[in-house]
Amino acid sequence: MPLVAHNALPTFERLRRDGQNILESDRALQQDIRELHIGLLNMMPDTALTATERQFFRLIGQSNQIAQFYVHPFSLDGLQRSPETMAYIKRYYESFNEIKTQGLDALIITGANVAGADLSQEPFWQPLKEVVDWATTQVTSTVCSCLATHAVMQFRYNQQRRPLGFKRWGVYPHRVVARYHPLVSNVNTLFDVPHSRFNEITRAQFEAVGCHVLAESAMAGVHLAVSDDGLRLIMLQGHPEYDTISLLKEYKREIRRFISSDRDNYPPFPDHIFSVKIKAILTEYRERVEYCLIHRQTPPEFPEARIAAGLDNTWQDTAEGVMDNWMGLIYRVTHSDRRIPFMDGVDPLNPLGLSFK
Ligand SMILES: CC(C)(COP(=O)(O)OP(=O)(O)OC[C@H]1O[C@@H](n2cnc3c(N)ncnc32)[C@H](O)[C@@H]1OP(=O)(O)O)[C@@H](O)C(=O)NCCC(=O)NCCSC(=O)CCC(=O)O
Ligand SMILES: N[C@@H](CCO)C(=O)O
Repeated sequence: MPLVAHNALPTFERLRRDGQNILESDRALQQDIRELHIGLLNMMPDTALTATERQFFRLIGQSNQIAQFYVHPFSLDGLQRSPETMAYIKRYYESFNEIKTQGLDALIITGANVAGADLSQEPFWQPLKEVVDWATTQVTSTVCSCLATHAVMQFRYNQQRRPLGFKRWGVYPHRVVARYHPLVSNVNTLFDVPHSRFNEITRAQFEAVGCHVLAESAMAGVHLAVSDDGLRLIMLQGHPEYDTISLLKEYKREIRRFISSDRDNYPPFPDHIFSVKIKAILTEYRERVEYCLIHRQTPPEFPEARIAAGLDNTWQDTAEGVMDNWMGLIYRVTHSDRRIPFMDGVDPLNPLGLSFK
């Protein structure tokens, strides 16, 4: 929630220059107070569908304890789904048509698990494009996560993601590199974010099409970039929404795939999540698995609970801070009618009135 500059205290002007969200008192008096409506386009595979729902609902809900948020989940045709998941979506999710009719203030598009190299050959490509085309004219701001960022960079900006040749997998330190931007101006300048991907879009690719990089990692590359207008598209390559145990679940899945011969080699550790003690437990577990496979015995159960108890979460506070900033910025410029993206007087080409540095 913004500070109201209710008198001439110079601190207000100084804070504003530092990127703080400050409302003039006459503007505060006439602000139309209402709830915010956020769409969640969930493209995650069945196994991660409800976990992803929980992660984004939690991030939104914990970002601000005063504002009221309505989150509207929906999905797309063309994603591989079991009959059970299809029934779940039919029962609990809304349709894109309902969402379009009611309007949204904000939209979050999750990542997805995709095997093919060329995204434009995926069956969800056209429906996703339709959602993004609608959102970029009708929704105040859209967050794209991971694969959604790659897809949007391809169909809106003609920038293809590139295979890394390995999996960028773990929790990495990032720095805020655009401290003028109110999305990141007040969060820790150094913070962690999990990554889990085989592909990347580089800083040079974002900048070549006028996007602004706000946070990046020396090891993991760009995490957070925004479209040239500063707000319309927020593009993430990391997963700030991940649970403490999400990468552990992925690691366990890869071991499962190794045991069932769906992958050739035993998976490496994800970077920077396991302590020395946990690595020792996991190394011993690996030796037992390999022994069992050689001797045609059933491998032992993965010691998940024991490992999970020793994991730390070093990214959630900053993720909530950025989410709170996003909600506040949207609130400031969105129209009181949620079908209209901007209030009168807001410039859609630079809705936050930023002077980009
Ligand atoms: C790793 C798995 C397979 C784990 O799922 P499983 O069903 O096997 O889990 P499980 O061990 O049987 O445990 C089930 C319990 O764990 C919960 N659970 C499942 N996945 C979870 C997760 N990721 N984080 C937190 N909790 C999770 C379930 O809700 C359930 O809880 P309850 O029992 O309490 O209900 C899944 O999470 C998954 O598919 N993750 C992959 C996500 C993904 O594909 N990301 C790609 C996006 S990255 C991208 O966009 C690609 C870009 C690129 O390629 O470059
Ligand atoms: N942007 C509106 C709030 C949403 O209705 C205002 O500042 O009055």
